[in-house]
Amino acid sequence: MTTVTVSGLAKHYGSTTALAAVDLAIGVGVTGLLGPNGAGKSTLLRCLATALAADSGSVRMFGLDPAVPADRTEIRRRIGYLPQNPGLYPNFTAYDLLDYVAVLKEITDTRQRRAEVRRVLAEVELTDRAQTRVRRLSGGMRQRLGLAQALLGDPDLVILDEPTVGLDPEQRMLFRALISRLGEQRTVLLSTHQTEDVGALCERVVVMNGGRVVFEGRPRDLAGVAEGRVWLSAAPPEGSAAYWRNADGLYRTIGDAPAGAEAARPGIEDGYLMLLGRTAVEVAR
Ligand SMILES: Nc1ncnc2c1ncn2[C@@H]1O[C@H](COP(=O)(O)OP(=O)(O)OP(=O)(O)O)[C@@H](O)[C@H]1O
Repeated sequence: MTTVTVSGLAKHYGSTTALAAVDLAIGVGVTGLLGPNGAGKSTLLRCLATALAADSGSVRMFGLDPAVPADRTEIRRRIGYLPQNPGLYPNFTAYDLLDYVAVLKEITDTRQRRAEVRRVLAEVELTDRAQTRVRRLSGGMRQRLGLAQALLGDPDLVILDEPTVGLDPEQRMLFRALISRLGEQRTVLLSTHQTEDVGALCERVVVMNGGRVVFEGRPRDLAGVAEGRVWLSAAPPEGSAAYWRNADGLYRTIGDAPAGAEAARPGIEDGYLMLLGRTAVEVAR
């Protein structure tokens, strides 16, 4: 079932085009948004979180239109949003911060609010830090607190802007487990620079570049973009800039086959790099 439909969405900041006519349909499950710096990911997520109005185009969420004030209020009741820089008040304790956000989310019954704050603290494994002030939490713990506030009120759509940034491997595992659980029944849209996150978590992947969607499909189809274009060779390939030496001491090249190279199975990252390379060439033409 489609939760979010985006049609011809455009957003400019002065002469910068952040979104250039984005079309997208997102349904229940976890969708990953990949793209280089400045691709427009945060701008798109902010538009969907109703934190930013686009210049043109339309969005429908749960069949509602965020441009209509009454619909916007209803949408806000049904979404959770973790911005890129959540700006958590440093002097609040983790508990008080969540309690405050829960009030903003209209959970007015005190007992219900207490239970909900405790629930999300437990979800992100911060129960034992409930009374710690935000400024005393580690970066990863703050990120978990940011996720916790997005989960308050059990939203139908969870929008996460780079949720795994700055997490150690253990915390990343915790996030992955949590996000994949969420995605069983809800729509989760997350941006990331980690292609491993996409492979591990996402049923769908959207790649953006230059304010446009340049790929939409399954992670394995993104890997497939580089099918027959990834090579391993014992010697550095001549004339190719796109190679690196892997842990086995072999040279991995993306593009044309170097002399004496063997074909390698492409991964998501290979497909992503191919796609951006190809797009860059198309844009340059
Ligand atoms: N508030 C703003 N004022 C002016 N320009 C902006 C603003 N926000 C974003 N931009 C510009 O819009 C473009 C898209 O930025 P956006 O933050 O959406 O990209 P992104 O894909 O999220 O990048 P990153 O991966 O670096 O977070 C960039 O060129 C950026 O410099």
